[in-house]
Amino acid sequence: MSLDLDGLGLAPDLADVMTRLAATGAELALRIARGSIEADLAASAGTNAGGDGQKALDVIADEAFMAALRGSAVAFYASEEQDDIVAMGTGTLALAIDPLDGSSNIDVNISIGTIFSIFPVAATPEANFLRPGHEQIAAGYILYGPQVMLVASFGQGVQQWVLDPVRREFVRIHDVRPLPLETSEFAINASNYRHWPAPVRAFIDDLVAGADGPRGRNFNMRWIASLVAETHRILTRGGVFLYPADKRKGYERGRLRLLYECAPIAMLITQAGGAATDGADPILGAVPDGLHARTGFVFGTAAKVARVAAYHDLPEDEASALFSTRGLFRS
Ligand SMILES: O=P(O)(O)OC[C@H]1O[C@](O)(COP(=O)(O)O)[C@@H](O)[C@@H]1O
Ligand SMILES: [Mg+2]
Ligand SMILES: [Mg+2]
Repeated sequence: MSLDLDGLGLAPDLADVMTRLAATGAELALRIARGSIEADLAASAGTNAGGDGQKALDVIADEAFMAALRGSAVAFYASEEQDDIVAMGTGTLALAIDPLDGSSNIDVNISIGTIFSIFPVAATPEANFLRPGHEQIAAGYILYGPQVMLVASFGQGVQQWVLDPVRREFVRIHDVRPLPLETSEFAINASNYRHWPAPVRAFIDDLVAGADGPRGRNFNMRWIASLVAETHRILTRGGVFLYPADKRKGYERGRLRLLYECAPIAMLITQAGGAATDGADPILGAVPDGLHARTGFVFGTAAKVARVAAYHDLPEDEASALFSTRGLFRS
């Protein structure tokens, strides 16, 4: 397996880590393609540190990336599937990873992915990861979809590669283009509507009201339930994604993880000219208070992300008033 990194000016340590990640992604893609023939990759396999059920592929992916990074410049490894930081040896880098994103889609043959975040090594194990996302030196994802893709940023735009399944090499294609300034597509799990805070309900109500509402035009909705696939769609054609904190037990601080889901996606989106917040404040300025800390997450076309933040600026009673006049989902 090879990965074309020519012209990116990466330090040899980082280039080696990227090549190992890509090679592991290519191997996993092969296993995923053979899922159900070889093994049931969606079989239940326990519970992770964050209390989420693990599937067989979650564990396989975690073990594969950890093994592939041994002997690399990655000195510390933090994973969704590991309770604690794993010390890997000496090196200049720390890597946080969601080895398998979109686990609920494994058994239905819908796109899934891997998300990674790379920092320069710090003085203590915790200091490698409990830091703001703007200190990342690289972030990216591997998308296991109809095409297997690697999408990454090293702080200068967003680069992307497609895995050629015949030659087994990641071929670099055009860089991600700046996100369009206008968008008509939004992504949110609307089944949680009744649990959302008033500003989110008011924002979505106005989109759903379409041409008949205050926005005066129609919007379209998508929800894949794979953050990687959702991000790839938004990087390709714009849009806005919301997974807000909500009133359900365990979701008071959102669903997605700041360290290995939101911070790397925020770096990619920001590098593509978009924006990412927890609803109000920039994700890249947030410091996780634990490896598995969750956060509300809103990202995509900058104007839309700013509009969500503006709804949060409304006094609670005003947003609620908007909601009661525009509560389209109420019978
Ligand atoms: O099932 P829900 O609540 O809509 O959540 C979907 C979200 O959960 C995730 O699957 C969480 O990631 P994991 O699969 O890595 O736990 C995201 O990919 C996705 O955006
Ligand atoms: Mg995930
Ligand atoms: Mg995961």
